[in-house]
Amino acid sequence: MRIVRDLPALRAATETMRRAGERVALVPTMGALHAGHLALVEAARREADRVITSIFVNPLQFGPNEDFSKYPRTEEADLAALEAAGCDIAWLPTVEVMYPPGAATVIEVAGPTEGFEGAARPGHFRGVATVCCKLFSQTEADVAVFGEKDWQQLQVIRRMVADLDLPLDILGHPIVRDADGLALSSRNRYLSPAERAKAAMLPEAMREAANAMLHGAAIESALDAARDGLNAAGFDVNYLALVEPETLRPTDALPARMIAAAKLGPVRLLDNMPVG
Ligand SMILES: Nc1ncnc2c1ncn2[C@@H]1O[C@H](COP(=O)(O)OP(=O)(O)OP(=O)(O)O)[C@@H](O)[C@H]1O
Ligand SMILES: CC(C)(CO)[C@@H](O)C(=O)[O-]
Ligand code: BAL
Repeated sequence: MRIVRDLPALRAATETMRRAGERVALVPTMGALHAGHLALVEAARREADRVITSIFVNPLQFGPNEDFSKYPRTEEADLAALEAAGCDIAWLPTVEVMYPPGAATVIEVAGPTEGFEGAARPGHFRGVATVCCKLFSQTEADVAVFGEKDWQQLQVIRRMVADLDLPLDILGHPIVRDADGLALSSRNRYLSPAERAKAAMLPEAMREAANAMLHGAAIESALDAARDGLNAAGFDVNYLALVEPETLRPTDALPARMIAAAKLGPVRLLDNMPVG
């Protein structure tokens, strides 16, 4: 595996692949890799001849009071895991490489950015869309793989790629969960043992609400019951909603996607699942 930290070296490495007619897949990450990320790398390997994984903690997608400086950084372990997973290129730009002095262009996606993560984290999707557009351009990937754990993010990326006619496919990968059902996430490491034991109540409550809806319960009362149960158990539910899967518009028609964010201790847990 090649470890690349500057753009000319990345261009040289990808040009060799392209001249050989190889299909290239990109897996964008912020590092602190876990089995969820490695499943994306494996899916990328099945999709393409070569896999590039980027590790970049993107300052543009963090709000001023968010955890940019505290975000877990585990480069050595990440590189070993990527090598073992069969990644060909680890792309690790610095902030200066990604945003050289004078950088003045951002990508603003409307539609699926509205509400939910977009409301909770103003400017977040501007940062995500901008860095992903740059990563697609830097790597000239034929396909990029994203996890469904960040459901709204996946829809924002699909919208941007369609709207800007970007020449790559976007592949979504199902959520990888721990044995108790909690979605794997780099920030889960900040849960105390007691919080970690409780965290799987989020997907459990969502699944119960989904089952109730499928058995005819009114959508709002099923969502209210899940919200109330989680709040009573010590979660702080930010949103728990039923939305059209691609537009993220609230809906009460099935099939739909249930999406949720809830704070537990220091961690904001995200989850989502199909209903119907
Ligand atoms: N449990 C998971 N299952 C599937 N994909 C995942 C999972 N966790 C993260 N991903 C995907 O990995 C990619 C990189 O995500 P990121 O580096 O932010 O990891 P993360 O674990 O989501 O960290 P965070 O704590 O920031 O939420 C994204 O496409 C994300 O959706
Ligand atoms: C897609 C991404 C790597 C862009 O920084 C990030 O938002 C993430 O890790 O999901
Ligand atoms: N997984 C989304 C990246 C972030 O939390 O900023």
